Order: sequence, then C-alpha cells, then structure tokens
Amino acid sequence: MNMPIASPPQLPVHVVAVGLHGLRHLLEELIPSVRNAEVTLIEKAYDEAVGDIAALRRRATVDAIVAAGSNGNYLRQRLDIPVVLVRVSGFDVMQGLSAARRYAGRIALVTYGVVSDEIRQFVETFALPVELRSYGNEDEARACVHELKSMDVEVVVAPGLVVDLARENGLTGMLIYSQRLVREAIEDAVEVGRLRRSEAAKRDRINTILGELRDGVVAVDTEGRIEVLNPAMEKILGQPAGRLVGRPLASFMGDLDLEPTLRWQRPELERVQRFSGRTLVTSRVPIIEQGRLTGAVLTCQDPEAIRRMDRSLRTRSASRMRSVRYGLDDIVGDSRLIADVRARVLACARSRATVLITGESGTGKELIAQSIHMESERSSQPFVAINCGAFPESLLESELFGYTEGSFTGASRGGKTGLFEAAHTGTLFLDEIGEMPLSLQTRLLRVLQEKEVLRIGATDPTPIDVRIIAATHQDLASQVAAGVFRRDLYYRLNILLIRLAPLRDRPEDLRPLIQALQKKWLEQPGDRPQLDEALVKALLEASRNYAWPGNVRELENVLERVMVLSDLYPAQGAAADALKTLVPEIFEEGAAASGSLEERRRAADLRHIKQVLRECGGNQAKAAELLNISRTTLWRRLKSDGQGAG
Ligand SMILES: Nc1ncnc2c1ncn2[C@@H]1O[C@H](COP(=O)(O)OP(=O)(O)OP(=O)(O)O)[C@@H](O)[C@H]1O
Repeated sequence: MNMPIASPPQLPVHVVAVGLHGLRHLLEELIPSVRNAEVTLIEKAYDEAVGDIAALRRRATVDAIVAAGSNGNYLRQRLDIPVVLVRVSGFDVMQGLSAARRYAGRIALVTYGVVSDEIRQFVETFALPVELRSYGNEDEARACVHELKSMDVEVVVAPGLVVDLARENGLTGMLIYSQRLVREAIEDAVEVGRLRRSEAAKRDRINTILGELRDGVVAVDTEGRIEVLNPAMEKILGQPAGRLVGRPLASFMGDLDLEPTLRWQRPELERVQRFSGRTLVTSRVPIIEQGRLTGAVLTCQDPEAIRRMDRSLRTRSASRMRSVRYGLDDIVGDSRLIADVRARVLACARSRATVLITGESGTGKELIAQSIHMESERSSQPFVAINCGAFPESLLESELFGYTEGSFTGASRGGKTGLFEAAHTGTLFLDEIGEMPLSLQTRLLRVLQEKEVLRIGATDPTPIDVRIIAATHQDLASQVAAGVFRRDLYYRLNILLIRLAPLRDRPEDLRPLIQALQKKWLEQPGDRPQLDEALVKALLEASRNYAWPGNVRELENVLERVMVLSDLYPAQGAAADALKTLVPEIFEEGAAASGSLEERRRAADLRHIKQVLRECGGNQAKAAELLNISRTTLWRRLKSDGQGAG
C-alpha cells in the first residue's frame, strides 16, 4: 500500500513557514511563541521554495505549510502537503489603509488574485482615494508597480512581493498582512498538521491490520477505482499495489469486480470463485458511511486456509472439550458380560496401570474409560480424550506432545501445551490407538517408560503423572503381526484388558438398554410419549435376526427414531408393520446374524452404507463424506451388492 508512514505520534507537529521580506519579518517575530509545534522558516519563493521543502522532507516529516499570496498559491499547486494561506480581511486592509493615509501622496491597494468584493465595497463606502489593483504572477506584479509609479502613486499597501517591487521603484511599500492574520495562519497550519498526523496514524494502524490479514482485501471508491489493497491481495492479483491503486478494479479483475455490489448496495458473502487458476472464497460488502455509499470491499479467502483453521478448531474441540459425563451407574445391561465389565472397571479404577479397551464401534469404549476415571482416585483431576484416528500425523504429534515457541513455522507464540501435559495428574484416553502412526507409537512408548514428555523443539523433558487408557476397535494382535503396530507398545498397553462384546452377543442387554434410553428420553423437557410396549416387543423380536453393527450407538439412534415417529403410526395390532416403516434396515434381507464373522461384518457395513445413503436422499458424494470413505469405495461396495453407481 503506498501510503506515507506517519511519524511516531509523540513527535511535535512540524510546520514550514515560507515568506520573503516583510512577511518573513512577521513570521520571525511570531515563530518563537508557537506552542506544540516546530516551525521551520524558509526564505524563498516559488521553485526555490519547492526545492528547499523537498530537501527538508527527505530528512524530516513536514505536516503543513504556511505561505501567502501568489507564492502560497504556487506551492499549493505543486506540493502534496496542505498549504495554509495567510488571509487578507477587510478589517486588516482598513488598518493598512489608515496607516497609509499618514503619508501625504496617493495610495494604491494591490492584492493577489482578484480584489475581493469586501475590499471594493469598503473602499467605495468610505469614498477612499485608493487605486485598487490585483496581480496573478510576478510579471503582472512588476507591470502593476510600474503603472502605479507612472500614476504618481506614492504608497502601496500590498503582499510582500509587491511591497519589495514598490520599494525598488522608490515608492513606499506597506505589507497588507497583519500580525493577527499571520498568527492565525500559523495556528491553523499547526492544527491541520496535527489532524493530518492523527489521520496518518489511523491509516497506518489500518494498514498494519490489513497487512497482517491472511485474507486478500481490496477497497474501491464509488466509481469502482481501487483505493487500497493489502499484501495478500497483491499476491492474489500478482501485481504491486503501486500499479493498482487508482485503477478500476473491473478492468483487470473481471469476475472479481465490485460493480454489482456498488449498484445494488447489498453484501454478498462466501461465494466460491475461480481466479487465475485458483479457487477463492469471496465476500463483497458495500461501504455505507452515515447512510451514504462511499465504496465497497472485496475479501478473498484461500479455502485451504479455512480448512486448516477448521481442522485446528476441531482439534481443540475434539480433544480438550470432551467432559466426563459417565460413571459406573451409566453402564447398563443385565448380561453376564456386562457384569464382568463392571467388575473390571472397579478393579482397573483401583490400579494405576495402563488399560486397553477393545470392542466394535459403539460398544461403549469411551463410556468405560470415563467410568474407570470417575471411580479412580483421579476423579477430580482432568480427563482428556483424543481420537488418534482423526488427525494427520504432524497435527496428532503436536496435539499430544505440544511444542515450544518457534519450533516450526506457524508455531504459536508461547508454544503449546500437549495433551499429556494437560492430563497431568489425571487420565488420558487415547481412542483409536490402532490408527496411531508408527513414529508416534515410538514416542508414546518412551513417554510410558520414562514418565516424561518432550515438547517438539524442546531439549528438557517435562515429568508427568498420567494414567493412560487406550481403546481400539481393531485387532491389535494381528496389527502387530502385520508390522503396523509396535509389539513392545502393545504389551505395554495391554496390561489390564477390557473386552466389550458386540450387542448381538448379549441380547439380554437389549431390554434394559431400551428402558434406560427411554427413561433418559422421558426426562428431557417437553411432552414425550411413552413407547408403546407392542413396539418394544416387536423391536426385540426383530433384533433376534439383526446384527446391530453399530451396537449400542445404533440402538440409541434407532430408538430415538422410533420414539420421535411412533405417534405417527398407530401401533395397535400392527406394531411389526409400524416398525418396518420406521426402521426398515433391521428387517432387510441379509441383516440376519449368520455366516462367517467377515461376511457378517461386510453385510453390516453395507446396511450401514445404505442407511446413510437413504438419509442423504441418495446423494452418494454426501454419503461418502459422512461415512468418511471415498466415493470410489462407496461405489465399489454398492456395486458388490449389485447396485452400481447410478
Ligand atoms: N453398556 C452401556 N450402557 C449404556 N450406554 C451405553 C453402553 N454402551 C454404550 N453406550 C452408549 O452408546 C454410545 C456409544 O458409546 P461410546 O461412544 O462409549 O462407544 P465407543 O465404543 O467409544 O464408540 P466408537 O468406537 O465408535 O467411538 C454412547 O452414547 C454410550 O453412552
């Protein structure tokens, strides 16, 4: 952005006063009494003054200029700093003339530019014997003085230049400017300089902010011409600001222009656009100042940056924010298997050793981990959970171990506390441990052995006291055999083992789970219908042939659907039919729990895929995204079932 850098605000305002001869004397008299500003006097005129001011500006900031007459006007046209002109008022002219009348001869009043009406009227009203003249440049001033001399004028009241010329020609010259007007002009210049400086400081602030923004920002005036753009936008446009400011945005940005925004004065947010080979998320907003349109702003975001930010927010919420909600009492089930789990939870809670929980998705692994924590002596300490499968390797590493300030590009100031440290004195739940990359497995093993963590970039390890509970739906032993999981880590984790059986292997738990879920449902605010016993019976009946691939989580979902929708389907005598309409998936062919484990799993997967596909209204792309599998995989699975991609 090509804006001047303001001097630091603590420096006093710097004003340059330009004047020769008579005006110079007045300025010299007044300058010592100026407060809160530094004033430099330049005894030059026209081009010479311009040159001196330029030289001065190379060394120091000049905030404003005071000058008078034709010289003042000349400077105004050539400099980009405000030039305050010494005014000429009727009152001061009157004083000048009355002083001139003390001289015997004829009097002339010469002003720069046209003679003002105020002065003309004043002279006429008092029938003063005064010649009125004006001049626009030095030659005219010279000609004017010669004419006055030939007319036998003796006293000339005029600006400095003419006063000098008059004296050179043997006339009496009296300066038209009064001390009062010159003082006022200096004061005005100081004020203008001060305002200008605070404006510049504000602009610098905005520029700094814009410079820091990773999004590209460009603002245009009401004509669509570029007023300002930030470095990120320069990059997007591939041209420096110096070449762009003042040019119409539409002339080279085509699709990115702001003309419709200026025309309709309506914001348009988050549009995805292509611009010179890259995808951008653009937003356009009109600038309305005090009810008037003054321009518009375009911001361009890089979708990759948005994704990165989203990921880091997710990291935060996926790890730290999970609060402990469950205890032993929340583990529901009448089966012997669940009774065994409860006993193991209590035993684990009394120990400090690492626990490994295995079980299919939705069997309650996190519920068990939280229960162990809540029953242990660490219950009032932090419970920190992270899903190791949800992050790319580098992010998982920095989440777990933290890093020191400046350890890599993009590292936050002050570094970052890792989850091991965050869980100090408490419990760290490592969900989906089977997904942890080998390199991190090695680091994890070291933490377990040494009981200390080393932040990325650090040299000194931090001692920690953390209880580790790991969980997986995978068969870690076969992962060890396949070489993707470290054997030593497996042994280290597998000290206390809790195996959670799939729901289909413990049908006795279905009824108590349904009851517990219904109780929770009824406790929620609002008018909630009781679940019809006939429907429950029909559900239990249908479950006998259903594998519940999503286990308790799936049961929760199915039940919620039934409870929400059951009112719509009068159940009397037709509970099974109603259920078929509400949860068709559990009646589907192939849903039966038969065949090999692998076949059952595949059938269960397929049912799940189909259900998600139904929920997405048949949109395969969306279903693939929800299922976290590629579209090709989705397509292949459906195809294997005889349903090609359609
Ligand atoms: N025995 C149980 N009693 C009561 N609720 C249960 C039980 N088992 C699981 N749940 C409930 O089922 C849901 C899924 O449980 P949880 O998230 O602990 O499963 P998970 O095995 O960790 O799943 P995933 O591996 O998919 O993350 C939770 O709402 C949990 O409360």
